[in-house]
Amino acid sequence: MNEREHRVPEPRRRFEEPGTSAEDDVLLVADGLVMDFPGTRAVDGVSLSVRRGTTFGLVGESGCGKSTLTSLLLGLLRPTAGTVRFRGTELTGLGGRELRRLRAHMQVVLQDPVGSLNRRKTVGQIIGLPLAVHGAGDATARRARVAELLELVGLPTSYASRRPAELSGGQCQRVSIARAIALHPDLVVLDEAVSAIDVATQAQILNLLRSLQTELGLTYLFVSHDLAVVRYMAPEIAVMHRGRIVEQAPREDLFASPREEYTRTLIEAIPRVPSREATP
Ligand SMILES: Nc1ncnc2c1ncn2[C@@H]1O[C@H](COP(=O)(O)OP(=O)(O)OP(=O)(O)O)[C@@H](O)[C@H]1O
Repeated sequence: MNEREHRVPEPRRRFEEPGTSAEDDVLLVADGLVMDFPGTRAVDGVSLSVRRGTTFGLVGESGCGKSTLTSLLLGLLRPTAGTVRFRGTELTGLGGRELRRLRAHMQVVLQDPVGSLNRRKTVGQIIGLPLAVHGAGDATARRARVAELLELVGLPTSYASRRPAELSGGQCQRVSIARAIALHPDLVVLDEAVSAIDVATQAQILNLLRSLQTELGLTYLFVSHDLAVVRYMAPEIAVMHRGRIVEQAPREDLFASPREEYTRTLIEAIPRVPSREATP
């Protein structure tokens, strides 16, 4: 590997320089995405765009095609039709090495907080792995970065020597988040990231994600079946049903005047208990 391949992605620009166009503002664009599996069209003509520094919410029931769409957007699946552009580069057609390099700028936090961490490794090794893979400094510099990341996600630095089994679900999810932001990604895909966590801890993790976004200028694609959680996180929400985006609107408009019957059903399904999380 040459030196360029070891390069750690630069931290993203926190603010757009004057004169940058609206196009520069768009980080991720999907156009006419289709994904067929034998006997099923899992994604059926999805187009969307995600602006830098914002949270784009994607909501839909289990089986509607969210995970397939997420895999397409991350370049993990090749679409049957359609394109994905990330940072201005079209993913389809990229070679393995180019795709891996681009993917360092897009990270994922998955649903299962404990299962998505290697139980045999320490927290320090888990968070340090992307740094080691991308040659981010020597061992001492990487240890310092791990400590910094632990602090960023609200865990004591001493947790670097613990293993996932010694942590709660919420703490494991903080470790997953620290690992995801280690390389200063532009985009973090949060795929049902709080769905397996108890409600009280969910609120803490959501608030952590929001403050990290402000601090680090991150862009989130927030995917969940839970519209209340998506409402808390995302100013722009797309509703997915049977492989299609049936409605997309700013959060306030979606709740005030949903156009689709399906969206109304999702809104009506939100429990009517007064909840702090439901107020942005
Ligand atoms: N590898 C595959 N082979 C065949 N069918 C698949 C495959 N992956 C997904 N599907 C089908 O595509 C449809 C969408 O699945 P997908 O997992 O994307 O939905 P989802 O909204 O993410 O649901 P969940 O939250 O339950 O994962 C489903 O009908 C599923 O059975």
